[in-house]
Amino acid sequence: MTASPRWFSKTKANSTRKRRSCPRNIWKNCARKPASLSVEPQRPLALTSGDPSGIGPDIALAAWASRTRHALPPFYVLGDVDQLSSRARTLGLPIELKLSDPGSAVRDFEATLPVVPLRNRLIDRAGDPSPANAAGIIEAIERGVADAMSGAAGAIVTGPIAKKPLYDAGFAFPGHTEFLAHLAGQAIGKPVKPVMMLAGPSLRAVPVTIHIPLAAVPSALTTELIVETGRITAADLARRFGIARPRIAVAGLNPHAGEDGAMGREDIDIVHPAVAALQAEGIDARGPLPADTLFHAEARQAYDAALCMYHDQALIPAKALAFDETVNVTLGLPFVRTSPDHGTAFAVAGTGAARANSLVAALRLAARLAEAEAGYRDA
Ligand SMILES: NC(=O)C1=CN([C@@H]2O[C@H](COP(=O)(O)OP(=O)(O)OC[C@H]3O[C@@H](n4cnc5c(N)ncnc54)[C@H](O)[C@@H]3O)[C@@H](O)[C@H]2O)C=CC1
Ligand SMILES: NCC(=O)COP(=O)(O)O
Repeated sequence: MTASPRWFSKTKANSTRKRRSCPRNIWKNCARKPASLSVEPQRPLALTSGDPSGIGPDIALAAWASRTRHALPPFYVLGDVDQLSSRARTLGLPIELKLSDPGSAVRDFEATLPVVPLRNRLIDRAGDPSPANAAGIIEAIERGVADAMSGAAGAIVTGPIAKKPLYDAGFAFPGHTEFLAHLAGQAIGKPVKPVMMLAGPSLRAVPVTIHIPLAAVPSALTTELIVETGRITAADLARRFGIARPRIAVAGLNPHAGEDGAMGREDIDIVHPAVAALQAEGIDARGPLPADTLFHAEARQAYDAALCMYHDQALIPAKALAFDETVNVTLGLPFVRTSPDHGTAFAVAGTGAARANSLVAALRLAARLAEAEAGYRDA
């Protein structure tokens, strides 16, 4: 990667001190406001517009319009300028778009929304996904990763994609998380294990198994997978979130964490040995803990991240607690990736009802994590 420009640069002493001053459990309070827009030079964030039939374009436009109010770090959209202009007209947003490139985006960002064009076109059909857009949606993700890997972008922030239209077009990955790991692995020449984390104001939740049917969870769950996920979570919480010794709560799979084997043996045979292995590595892990009592306010004070055994065990509490403020972060990658926690919301695309809060949080968190990452690289 290229050396970090000044905005992301930190001396080790300086970044360590700031990390230690963060409260353990609430990243919102820990997030320093991104530097003011007048601080130059900076690396922009690469934002993919996601499925153009969804709300990705709406929230990208709305986020840019709120850039000063939210002190947003500069970003450019990897998308189609005609599609974005069309959506801006539909929404009645008088936003000037500018064809740009990552090197000019910071300068362009102040007065215009920089758009780095794709080779593939995207058509504007709000609420009506088209397989014709699949190539452009995938290209945007690939280009964002290439920019993050080359250092042209400080991080990648992805707009929501609907999985099914991409599967229909031959996309072979369950979601961004797995595709980003594949691209990262290609770039660095070795496999990359991605870990999904939903990070909100009062909860960080990590699903150990991700986009698989519920019926497949018990057989996919292994001690090794839980240990690897816990290890990556602890490492990234320390390196990027500034939590020197993260506390990891490990949820059980079964009701009451199996009730001593009476409600399933997985917690005894698989989860418990994983917790012991993490502890043996010096990681502050506890569990298996009954999942039904893991997410109330007092329980959340006792850990920095909850390791959950399947998608909905993690994402239901995260979205129930703070749907508009939670951010999807991929841990374990050689670059920073964040995303809003919500999906394409086709029903509200182009209507003006889409809220950009989660994208705003994703942009701010990406800048903060990239800054922490650069601090480590520069040290
Ligand atoms: N990061 C990503 O790319 C994600 C993609 N998805 C995909 O999105 C598609 C739709 O998924 P759903 O389960 O329907 O979830 P969804 O998050 O798109 O929508 C759930 C409900 O919340 C509303 N909603 C969501 N975000 C909103 C916002 N910013 N402002 C106002 N209302 C909002 C929607 O209108 C809908 O009523 C699926 O194909 C799924 O695969 C889902 C989650 C994340
Ligand atoms: N439910 C979360 C989700 O679908 C987002 O997944 P990803 O596309 O970020 O892997």
